[in-house]
Amino acid sequence: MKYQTQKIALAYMGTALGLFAIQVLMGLIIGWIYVQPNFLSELLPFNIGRMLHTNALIVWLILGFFGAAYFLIPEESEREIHSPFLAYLQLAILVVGTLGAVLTYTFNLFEGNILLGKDGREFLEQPLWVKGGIVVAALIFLFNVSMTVLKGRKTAITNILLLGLWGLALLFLFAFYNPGNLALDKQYWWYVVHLWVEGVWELIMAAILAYLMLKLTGVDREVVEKWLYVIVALSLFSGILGTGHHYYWIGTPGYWQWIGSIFSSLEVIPFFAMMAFAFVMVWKGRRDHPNKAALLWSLGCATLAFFGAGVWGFLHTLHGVNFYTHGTQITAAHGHLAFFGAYVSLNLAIMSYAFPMLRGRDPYNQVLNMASFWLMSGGMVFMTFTLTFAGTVQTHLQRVMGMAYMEVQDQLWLFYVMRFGSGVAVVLGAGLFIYALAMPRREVVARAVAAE
Ligand code: HEM
Ligand code: HEM
Ligand SMILES: [Fe+2]
Repeated sequence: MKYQTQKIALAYMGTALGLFAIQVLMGLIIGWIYVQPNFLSELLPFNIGRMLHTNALIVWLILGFFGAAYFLIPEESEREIHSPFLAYLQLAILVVGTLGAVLTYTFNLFEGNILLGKDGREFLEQPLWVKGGIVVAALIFLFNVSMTVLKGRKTAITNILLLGLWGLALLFLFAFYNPGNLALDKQYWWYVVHLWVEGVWELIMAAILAYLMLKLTGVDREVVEKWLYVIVALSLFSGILGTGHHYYWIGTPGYWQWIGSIFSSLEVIPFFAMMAFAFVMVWKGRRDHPNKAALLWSLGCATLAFFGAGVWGFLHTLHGVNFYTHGTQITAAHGHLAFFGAYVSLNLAIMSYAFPMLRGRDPYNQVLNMASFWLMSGGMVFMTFTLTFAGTVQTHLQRVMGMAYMEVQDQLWLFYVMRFGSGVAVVLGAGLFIYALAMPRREVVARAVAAE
């Protein structure tokens, strides 16, 4: 670690990992409700558990991005973070907001109150005051890192990362716009939900992957930068109009069916380019970096993102197909592998790289970390398959044969049992990952004891 303020990243990444644990545990609970529908129906109804699962996911991923930024920006811009105090203040605001949201959801506080109660829109359920806190925290962050970058060395990596993070914060402002007309509400809702994961978050992903490739493979910066610009251009070219793949059935004009189908099909290309980029860098690179686990997560990220977002996204993105699959388990299959491949793995990759340095612990539990990669990724891939089969059966019975929703759900029970099983593997993998980063290596401990 070259710069003292990189330490800020530790607080962000640690908090993110705590929420990650809560997120997957909550997944397990709602996954069990699918198997045994009355489970916890009084204490923690499905809708509340689902909200905690998806919101914890989004919040920890963003905390991870902030952590990654605080870690890599000092190195890239060759100076300390402008204000460590503001960085910790920002984290405190986010933690208070998160706790507020969790308490409001769990106990269903202030129901119907516009300022204090929860907002009913998926992913954006946070009470208004929490949304306000998020904006304040984002402004503090943007000020802090932009000041650092402006005063220091400017690189393509920091420029793209900042562009992505500015985009993330500005697009979140659409969460405040909630028109009464349902079609309009949905139209703007997707500005946040789609333009995040299929727009500006891709820039963050490309920048962090580029940084990891630079460090882990020792390829020339000019080569990394050329790829980076191409990937960013491809992402924005396809992803912005690709929003149309959510406008097929919400009451928007018919031309969206064509715009959405064509441009969202093109969205596969940047994800393919990111995978090609990662493998070509490893192939061309001369450096044999000792942190193999960070490399494994980076390659896994690029590959699973291509399959989860690219292949599983394309599967249901043409309007002729989406007419049948819309809102079925096919969507859930895609949502899980896309989020896991692209953004969960990305965070775990940069954490695997940064943690040993931040904690001054090299070598660390690298083999356990790699085992956690296979356990977690294997679990998520299996889950994706079970949900895809469930979705195929569901689409046929419900949308082609016209069977009733609940009748079809009875037919899917076995798939939900298997989904739960794969979820157990994911949770064990997550626990192993956290253990591998948080605990010192056995041999190191043994040597220290022997030396006493
Ligand atoms: C990392 C990038 C991506 C992530 C994290 C992601 C995640 C998601 C999630 C969570 C949903 C469900 C939203 C909801 O209705 O609540 C969704 C829907 C959808 N995604 Fe993606 N996605 C990504 C990329 C893509 C790509 C590249 C494509 C197309 C090639 C795509 C096609 C779709 C389609 C068509 C739907 C609507 C499904 C329906 O009608 O029910 N996604 N995505
Ligand atoms: C890091 C891993 C995980 C990620 C990234 C993730 C992501 C998501 C996302 C994005 C959704 C919303 C899906 C949509 O709208 O289509 C969701 C819902 C859900 N997840 Fe996960 N999840 C993860 C782990 C788990 C685990 C371990 C389980 C346990 C079985 C699980 C069970 C569920 C269930 C039951 C739902 C609700 C689906 C529905 O409403 O039908 N998830 N998850
Ligand atoms: Fe989308």
